[in-house]
Amino acid sequence: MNEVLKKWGFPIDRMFLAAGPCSAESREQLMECAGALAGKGISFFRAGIWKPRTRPGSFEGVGLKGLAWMDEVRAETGLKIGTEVAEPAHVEACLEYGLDILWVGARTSTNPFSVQAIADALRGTDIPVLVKNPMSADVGLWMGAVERIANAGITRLGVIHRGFSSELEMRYRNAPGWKTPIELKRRMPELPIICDPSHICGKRALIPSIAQEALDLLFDGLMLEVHPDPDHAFSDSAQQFTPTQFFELIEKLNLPHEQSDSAMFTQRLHELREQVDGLDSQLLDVLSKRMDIVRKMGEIKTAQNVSTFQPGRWKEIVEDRVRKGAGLELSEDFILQVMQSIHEESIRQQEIRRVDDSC
Ligand SMILES: C=C(O[C@@H]1C=C(C(=O)O)C=C[C@H]1O)C(=O)O
Repeated sequence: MNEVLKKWGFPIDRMFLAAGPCSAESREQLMECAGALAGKGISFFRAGIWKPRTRPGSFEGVGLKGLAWMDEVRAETGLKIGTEVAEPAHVEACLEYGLDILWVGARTSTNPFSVQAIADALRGTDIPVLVKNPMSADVGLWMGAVERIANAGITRLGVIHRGFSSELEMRYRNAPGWKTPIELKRRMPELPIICDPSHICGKRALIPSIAQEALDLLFDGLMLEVHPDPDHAFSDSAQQFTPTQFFELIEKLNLPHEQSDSAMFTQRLHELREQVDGLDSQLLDVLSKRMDIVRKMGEIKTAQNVSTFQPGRWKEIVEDRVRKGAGLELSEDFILQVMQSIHEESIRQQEIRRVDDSC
């Protein structure tokens, strides 16, 4: 668990935990949900007040009156309260009601102008802010949003991973794309990072394994949508848990340690890592030799004015490597990704010196 996050002044039981309905719908709905969550180690109670929707016509949130209900929730239950802000007016309203924490949604963090406007509205306050990843897996854009908020003087700053928009038909509502939050963690190791499995999954049944995977990847906590009556929720009904289901899940989740004291484990891990280091050196050697050959092909292609890309050969390679990979317990997805990366670099290597860069 991130040491910085522990000092934010929020309740933390086993992990940093945000829970509550997707949307504030009525005073009663919020009270019922918060009543079921209060006193059980929740870091803050979440509810959407303004809902950015993909298409017009769906429920867009209750607006300002929802903030008054949230304020009542806090007074009645002692829970800290947080919501999503998408524009300066939202920030101002939330500051007026003294919300305990805010987050910037994925659609907003995609647009630097919007993030900057929010950052300007936050200037001079010390409210904690969480920045959701932008819609696409763009680590630079995500960092930029964090930096804009940090430059406004916000010190209690973290991020939420909620998956990435994808055109492809897939199991998840938003692709988990773990490599992007992992890369963010490498570039900004101190930054608290929590995962929002509800939005990644879109369906209740998929949430437990994604929540566990997030903890196994050392996320500092989770944000989960909880509704007293999910089937009748105004938004995102398929991904919300009842409070009972939510607590059952939290109980079930395992929190791994980053390290172990066991000398035997440490020794064995060390030996295995040495083997990996050796194999990675071989991989790099092989890749370097492959690129040498590819560059030679580039030269003879240029001399004959033959195209760099050879669709027939590429198709043959993909089919062959996927088939060979299957016999080596390497998944089709993995082989495709590896071969696509290699192919892209081969093309780039062959394109060098193909045009006169001086023009
Ligand atoms: C290396 C070549 O150029 C390109 C790169 C390929 C590769 O990296 O294996 C395959 C086909 C071409 O699209 C080639 O023509 O063989």
